[in-house]
Amino acid sequence: MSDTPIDLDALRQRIDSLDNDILRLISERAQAAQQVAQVKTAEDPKAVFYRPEREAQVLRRIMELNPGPLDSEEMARLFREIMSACLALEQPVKVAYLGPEGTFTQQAALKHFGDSAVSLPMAAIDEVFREVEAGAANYGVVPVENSTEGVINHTLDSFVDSSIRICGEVVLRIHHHLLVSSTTRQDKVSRIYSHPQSFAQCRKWLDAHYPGAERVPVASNAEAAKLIKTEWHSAAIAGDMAAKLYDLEKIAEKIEDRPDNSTRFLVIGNQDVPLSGDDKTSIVVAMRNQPGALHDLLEPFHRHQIDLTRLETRPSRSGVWNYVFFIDFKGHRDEPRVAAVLEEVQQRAAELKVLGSYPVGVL
Ligand SMILES: C=C(O[C@@H]1C=C(C(=O)O)C=C[C@H]1O)C(=O)O
Repeated sequence: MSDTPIDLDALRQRIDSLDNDILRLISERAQAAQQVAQVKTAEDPKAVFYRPEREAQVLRRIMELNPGPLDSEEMARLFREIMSACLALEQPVKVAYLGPEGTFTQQAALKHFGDSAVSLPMAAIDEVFREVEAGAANYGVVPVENSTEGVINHTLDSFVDSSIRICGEVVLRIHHHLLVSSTTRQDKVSRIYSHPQSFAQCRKWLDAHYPGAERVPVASNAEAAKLIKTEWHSAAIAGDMAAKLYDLEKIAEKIEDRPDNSTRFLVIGNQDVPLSGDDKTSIVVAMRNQPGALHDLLEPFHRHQIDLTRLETRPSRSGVWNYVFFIDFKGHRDEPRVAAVLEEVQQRAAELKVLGSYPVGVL
């Protein structure tokens, strides 16, 4: 024990010296990223600096090389922030998301782009699409499916009439908490606010713990968090971001019924993303209304051994009893196997639109 202070001093000196190295290396990295930006601008004055496929490759490489003791996700998150800061030196990325502030969608946007991105809250999914289409935001983030509650139809429908492309995906573990404010009488909670999806995801927990409380659905979890600031008998179900933003206390944590509850978000933009080495493609297809149409559509995927990761059917807005299919599958449109399948599907379909090929979510 007696030599602990000496060891501690030595360790702190070692940490200081390592920090000097880290500082120098991060600065050198930032300079290199600035040079990349210069090269890109020289080639094309309107060049897009942000490269989703390159960022995915950087993060995957870091996770592969990570020697520990930090776990790979933690390490990738640190590098995510370094890249985000490097990119912001040149051109802070503007990201529109389904707001208000404090929603899970904002959390997903920051997880994907890092904290140096400028995030712009929008009131509705179509507004996110419009903002990106108009160029007011570089990218948008919208929820598309939840592991408990299924697909978010509004997002799928928005793609049908839009020229927007999918540039990426983000999967976020969704943890809900029961939140109260400093003025709430915790033993007198008679009303709970939340988004309908969150109520659905916490239904069993609520039935067991608050069977008598009125459940009031509102437009977002963040909205719920805001509302309870003025009501002494109300609580809200929302996530960490909303709790922090509105300075609320968690009286029960992780109250979602399924521990693996997660939501998948799409990153939308105006750019086609090149191959990253581990990619997905999303398409929307309208088939002629005839027997065997779905089989005809899926058969080429089976024959070329392409993994379907999702298939959704939505009624087409152009004709009664016609359907469109949203299909996600593994692979990039520039891979020959995928290109061949798309060619065949094109021949069999009444309409085919490739919504984008993009890196499989890394973080
Ligand atoms: C540096 C580049 O540009 C941006 C910054 C990156 C980085 O800091 O590693 C990676 C991809 C781009 O978003 C690049 O294209 O390599």
